[in-house]
Amino acid sequence: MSPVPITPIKVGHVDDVQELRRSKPMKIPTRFVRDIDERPTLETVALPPPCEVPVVDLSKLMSGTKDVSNAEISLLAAACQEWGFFQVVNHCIDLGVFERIEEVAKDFFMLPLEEKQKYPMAPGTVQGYGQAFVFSEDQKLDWCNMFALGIEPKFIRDPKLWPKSPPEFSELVETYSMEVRKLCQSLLKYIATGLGLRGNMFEEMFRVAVQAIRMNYYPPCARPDLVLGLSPHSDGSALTVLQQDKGGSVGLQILKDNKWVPVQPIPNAFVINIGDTIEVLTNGKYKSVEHRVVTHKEKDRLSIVTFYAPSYDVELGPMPEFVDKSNPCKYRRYNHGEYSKHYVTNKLQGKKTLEFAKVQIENSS
Ligand SMILES: O=C(O)CCC(=O)C(=O)O
Ligand SMILES: [Fe+2]
Repeated sequence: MSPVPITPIKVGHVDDVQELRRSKPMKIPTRFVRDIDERPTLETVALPPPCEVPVVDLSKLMSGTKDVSNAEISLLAAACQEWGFFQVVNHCIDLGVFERIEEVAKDFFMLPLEEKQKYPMAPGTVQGYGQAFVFSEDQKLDWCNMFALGIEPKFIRDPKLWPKSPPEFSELVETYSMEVRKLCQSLLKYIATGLGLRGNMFEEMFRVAVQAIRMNYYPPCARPDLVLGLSPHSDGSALTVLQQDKGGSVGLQILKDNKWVPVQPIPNAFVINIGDTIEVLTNGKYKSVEHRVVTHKEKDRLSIVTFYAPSYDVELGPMPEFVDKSNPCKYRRYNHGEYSKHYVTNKLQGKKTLEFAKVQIENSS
């Protein structure tokens, strides 16, 4: 979510999805209609068990009893390696804050369009209200309205984009983000331990971590079989923390063994996923898994997503602990700020963005 210097780009007219829904067009506008091979399958896929994203209990990770915390660290490590996704329960975040951020985010999206447009996301940028990752006139659009803000470090903030309405919005984002930052730091400590690294390895390496928040609102869609709420992608972060709204549709799907698997919301839990940074640092031992969002005929959906990543000036590459003869180095070294800029200036397209860092592995035989 780096503030990116923008050369003018032509994105054409990008409909506001809530307004579009309100106007009830006879047909879904073609810019939202996916090519046949991209259209979602909406029936639930039957996978052999275990077919649910693993659940990690933070209170067990933090337990003073060594056996309990070690067992949970092993579970977390397996979740990261086999799924790249897990849900966290008993996460210590004040439930009042957890519930209020959801209400206030919904209140924001329900404001009149003119009010939301006071905080416009300029084409090619990723902060404010609008649709991110649109770079051309012929690109398919997602059935989603977004509102995003840079949070930390302070220099990435654009104060003009912090809403005055609803009145408690900005203060709540601040409180919520502080709590989620602590959660990220804590999870990274246990992830490092599970990898056999020093607990504070990632925190030290990341320096003043970059944090951003994005709220995604997916209105119901008359033809969920034709559109996507959010295009398939992996996250450019180290870790992503996602809150799904109570009562919203089951929309998030992750690509597991080449099948799209829905993530069933658990009340008061966060969904966590490994981002591209951890994939690179672990030389692919933990993968940033591709995910997407599908829409629903009657139900809307809200997600509140925090991206936690290294400082822009950090240089990244596979850590020596994960590189050997049988695991040759899969990624080059690069500056994270450059990767971040690359990520936000390209459309979401599966794991294509990470090709930026991939090295061709020579067949040594
Ligand atoms: O809305 C969701 O569940 C997914 C959002 C997401 O993947 C993202 O914002 O990167
Ligand atoms: Fe994502």
